[in-house]
Amino acid sequence: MWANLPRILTLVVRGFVLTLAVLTAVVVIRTVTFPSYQTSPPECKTTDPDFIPADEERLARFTSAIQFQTVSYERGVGTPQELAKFVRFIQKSFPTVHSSPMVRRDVVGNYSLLYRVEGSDASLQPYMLASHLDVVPITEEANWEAPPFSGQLKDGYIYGRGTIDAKHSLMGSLEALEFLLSRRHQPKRTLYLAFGHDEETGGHFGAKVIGDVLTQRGEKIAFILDEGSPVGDGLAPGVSKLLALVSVAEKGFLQLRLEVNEEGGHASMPRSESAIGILSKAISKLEDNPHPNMFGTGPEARMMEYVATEMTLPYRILASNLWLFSPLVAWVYSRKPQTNAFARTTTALTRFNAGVKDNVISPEAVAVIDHRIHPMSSVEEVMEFDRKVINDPRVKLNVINNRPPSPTSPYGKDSPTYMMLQETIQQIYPDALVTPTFMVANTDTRHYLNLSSAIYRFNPYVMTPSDLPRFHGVNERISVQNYERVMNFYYHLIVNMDKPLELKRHGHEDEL
Ligand SMILES: CCCCCCCCCCCCCCCCCC(=O)N[C@@H](Cc1ccccc1)C(=O)O
Ligand SMILES: [Zn+2]
Ligand SMILES: [Zn+2]
Repeated sequence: MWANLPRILTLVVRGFVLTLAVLTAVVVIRTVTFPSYQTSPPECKTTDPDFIPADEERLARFTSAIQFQTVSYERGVGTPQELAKFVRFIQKSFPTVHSSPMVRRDVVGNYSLLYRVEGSDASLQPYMLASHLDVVPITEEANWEAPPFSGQLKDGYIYGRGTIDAKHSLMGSLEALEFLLSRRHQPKRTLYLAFGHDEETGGHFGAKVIGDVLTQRGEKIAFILDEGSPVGDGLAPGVSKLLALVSVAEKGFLQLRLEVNEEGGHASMPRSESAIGILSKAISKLEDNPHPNMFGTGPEARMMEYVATEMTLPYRILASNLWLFSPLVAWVYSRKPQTNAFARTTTALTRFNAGVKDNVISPEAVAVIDHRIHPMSSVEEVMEFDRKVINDPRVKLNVINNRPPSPTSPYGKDSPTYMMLQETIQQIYPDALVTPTFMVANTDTRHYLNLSSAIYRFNPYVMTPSDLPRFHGVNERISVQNYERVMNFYYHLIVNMDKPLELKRHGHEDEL
């Protein structure tokens, strides 16, 4: 046996070196032969006479839109008077849209707006552009560089609540339609504009009712575009070009109220555990035990494939060889909040309330957890995981609200609507890569799921990592250049939707 040891060791080392050589060869071959999913951009049209400039008049309209304080606070608790004023402002600001015989406008659920622009070809299925009228409240007014409801123009940026979420797309799509109709252009394909008034609190009285109205009309929609992921500048690791993130799916969510009820009493005679202590332990267990990293099991893996050939070198090798490096990429993604959100179901502690007085032991402690569920997980799985982690029957888990992850809309060369969207993005951003992805937050589209199987979520403006906290945060703003891109994106989209949408498969073409 001992005499054979050198021989055995040599064989083991040889086997190891051979395996390493084969793996390296496979990795190199896959890296250099990995297919490109990017298509060359169509001719850029931003210089043609159809260009919509962000001139003084349009910027003034946008500024005014920001000044309406259309805040949604809680489900069913909003700002009805501001909404009513904003609706009147919209009517006055887009006279051609509101007087055109081609346009029917319905006010739905008191404040939400549903426009139908009649196309000349009734055989074509309509499509829909969606946004919302409401905004989230302000928390730290003092820290804003310009007042949050001023719409002030400062150093090339328009400041205020709603500038990126989502009055830009509401006003931008109306500007595009006004521009188009004032040129006496009738679209071929019927177009809906749908603007809910309570998206920020779940859309139960706005988008939900719009969805119901369209369902009752028996409407089937070829394609829906709502607010969503942006054109990232430095957002994705290893991608130095602009990356247009088209969300073809959306995470689910589960909002839980955690409650502990224990005996309260005088602070001079505390028991060993209190309601506050028990709940704090449960919460810290949840923060210390994140949901499993699922990177590579859902649409996020396709996102890597779409950009693999365009990535900087170490990332290019990793992305072309997810079969081997998936765990390493999963780890890289888990290190930053904005990428971690793509890797797993997230856990956010959003409320924590207990106690009424300094010398009273509170008998009750309550917390709210907001989970965003990875597309490959489910509401039940998340609930089960939390129960196991908390492992304490004194902590009651009550569901406030939940939604499963959305279905995935078609994408890639087999999907004419996705390709049309990609082409439109490239008209505005000729150098950008375009990739399917999923939304880490939620949109009104959850109320439109039975209207269309092609639902996309995309914001046609550029965002850097430092812009992300502006969503629902302090100093929300949009650059004038980005607002101009938004208007022109919608304009090109409406024009492009009049071209035939052909499904080129199996040697025949189907018109949608
Ligand atoms: C690998 C690439 C990394 C790139 C990172 C890119 C991150 C981009 C994130 C952009 C997020 C933009 C979100 C915009 C829309 C937000 C809409 C919204 O706030 N919706 C509410 C809806 C809601 C849900 C549940 C109850 C009430 C309301 C939300 O909280 O999701
Ligand atoms: Zn929004
Ligand atoms: Zn929002």
